[in-house]
Amino acid sequence: MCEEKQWNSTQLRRYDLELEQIPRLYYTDPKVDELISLNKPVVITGSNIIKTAKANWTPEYLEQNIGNAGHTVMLSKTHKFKYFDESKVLNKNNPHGIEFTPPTRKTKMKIGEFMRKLREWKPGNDRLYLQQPLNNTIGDLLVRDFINFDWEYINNKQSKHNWGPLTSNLILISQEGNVTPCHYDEQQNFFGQAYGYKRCILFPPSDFECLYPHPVYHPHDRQSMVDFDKPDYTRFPRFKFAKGYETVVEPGDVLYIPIYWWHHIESLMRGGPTISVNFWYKVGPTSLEYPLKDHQKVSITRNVEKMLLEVLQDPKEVGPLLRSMVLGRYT
Ligand SMILES: CC1(C)c2ccccc2-c2ccc(C[C@@H](CC(=O)O)C(=O)C(=O)O)cc21
Ligand SMILES: [Zn+2]
Repeated sequence: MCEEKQWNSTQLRRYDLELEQIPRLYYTDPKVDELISLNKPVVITGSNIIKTAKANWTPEYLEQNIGNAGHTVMLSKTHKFKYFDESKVLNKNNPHGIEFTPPTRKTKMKIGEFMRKLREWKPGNDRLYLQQPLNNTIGDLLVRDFINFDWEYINNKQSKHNWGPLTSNLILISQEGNVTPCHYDEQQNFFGQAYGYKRCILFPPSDFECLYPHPVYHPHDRQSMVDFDKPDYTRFPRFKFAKGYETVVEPGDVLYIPIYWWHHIESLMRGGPTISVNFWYKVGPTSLEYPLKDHQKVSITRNVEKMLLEVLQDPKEVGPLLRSMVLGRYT
């Protein structure tokens, strides 16, 4: 039967990007393993991976069952929640840190206060984004739901594709319209959508040259410098060649976000709050087989930048040295 779509394209933000669709495959389809083994994104549909979350996790249920410990809530003056690494910001005990104005603020909130602030939100108020690691502070019903995920399926994928250990599951409660700007993570990710709809735009690691990541020592390490809402084509001319893939995940879907793949994720505008739960896997040390994979090249550039910072000490000297090495010689 054809389910009527629960959203429409006016709820998606508009970007100057050419986007192909990420394949949506039934979880028993052998092509799922084919794509995962190629480190390519795929939406796994119809599975029981997060069936209990799809069935139970509404904002009201989480308000009742997420626990009373208080949670990390990011606050932002805009719809964008650009991650930054606090340890790389200049502060009294970090003389090599970077002068930096954080675009978001971290605070602690009880779930009741968070939900109230969502309900009472007005334009001009800070936007909110709650994140809660699945740990021993969450309520028993959530623990039961988590235990009843389809771990046989999940663990089978983890071992078949030689992923490392599961490092964490993050529960995310986002306000409608929030955007997590384009970045990559150094972990494999099963991104489960439990409630509401999220639009995901992904780019392969080979689009490195088109997405202009901040320097590794910058607090916005791993994040793209390009503002998708207003791209600066003078500073970032190759952004127009980025080739993205997109999908809108719905409750029960699990999107495989391959390690080092760029992803921009937005909660649909006027779609109400969204709830996601991700599964991050560290990968073991991979031997370098030739020809190198694209993500391995990204990892090499990271090592070069880290090594240069280590020997030069001052971040401001890394650019000039790289330029003197490359310009006129490798160009
Ligand atoms: C933006 C936010 C709340 C944040 C702020 C400060 C520190 C960490 C994080 C963090 C980490 C993961 C996500 C989930 C997801 C993006 C999305 O679903 O919005 C994603 O990128 C992934 O699963 O890899 C979201 C966030
Ligand atoms: Zn991410």
